[in-house]
Amino acid sequence: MLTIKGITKIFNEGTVNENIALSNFSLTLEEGDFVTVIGGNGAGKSTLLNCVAGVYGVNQGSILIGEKDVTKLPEYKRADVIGRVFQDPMKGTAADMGIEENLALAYRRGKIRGLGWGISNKERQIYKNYLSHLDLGLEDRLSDKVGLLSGGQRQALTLLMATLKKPRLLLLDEHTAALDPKTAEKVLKLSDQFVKEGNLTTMMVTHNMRHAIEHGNRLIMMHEGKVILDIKGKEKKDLTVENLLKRFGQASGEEFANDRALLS
Ligand SMILES: Nc1ncnc2c1ncn2[C@@H]1O[C@H](COP(=O)(O)OP(=O)(O)OP(=O)(O)O)[C@@H](O)[C@H]1O
Repeated sequence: MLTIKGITKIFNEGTVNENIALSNFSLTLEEGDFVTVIGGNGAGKSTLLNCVAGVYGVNQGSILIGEKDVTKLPEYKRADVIGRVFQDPMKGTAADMGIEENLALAYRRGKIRGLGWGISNKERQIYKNYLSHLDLGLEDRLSDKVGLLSGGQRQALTLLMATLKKPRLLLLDEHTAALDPKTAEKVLKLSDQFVKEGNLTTMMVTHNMRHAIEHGNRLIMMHEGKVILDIKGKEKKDLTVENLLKRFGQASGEEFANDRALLS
């Protein structure tokens, strides 16, 4: 479903600030794979998601979604097959628009532009039904502005919007990092549910090692723009944070350095 072949991303190439963020990076995900991505400070996790989403072009290598080579496609042309949820709950939804209007934008993606035709009662019913899955009472607040919602409610709504049209690829970019622990667990549970129901191919960057171990069917650890650990199946289920840190040390020859990971 996702084939990343030998991509290299260099920032400020040819200057004193040259920085190789991804170095001949390869990864293949099968349909329905849910991979968690962890790594130390500056390992290249965000750059990887940005390259896959088309925010950044790559210097070398190729990216295929399904059979389609998207390497040269700009972000907006990949957007119809990619759903993305960011760390910042303010991104991904329009604060000044109502909950139902936000959902309508996501629901009509790729069909008609804008909301010129209003929202029919039939559509409203569909949105209520979707929202009831979040179990946050939002189905009774359809016309409330999204800006009134809490960070967790907003992130749950963003998640729903990102998965509504069954994207071929779901990118979760530290999407629970700004939430309190209880809300983060709730949004993670919803993420698992949506991924499972839609059999969505998913990449989740997290700085929380426990989350990386407990979610998904595969875990990769990055270091200096490369994959240094790739753990699947039973081996992943048996992982502990302690064991993961030890394996990082063995694979990289360094101590794990990610301030946020070690604090969480
Ligand atoms: N827009 C940019 N311009 C220049 N350098 C960048 C840019 N974005 C990232 N980098 C550099 O690329 C490297 C990888 O950064 P990236 O943000 O992908 O790491 P990360 O694994 O997400 O780190 P963290 O966990 O600290 O957020 C770092 O050295 C970073 O300074």
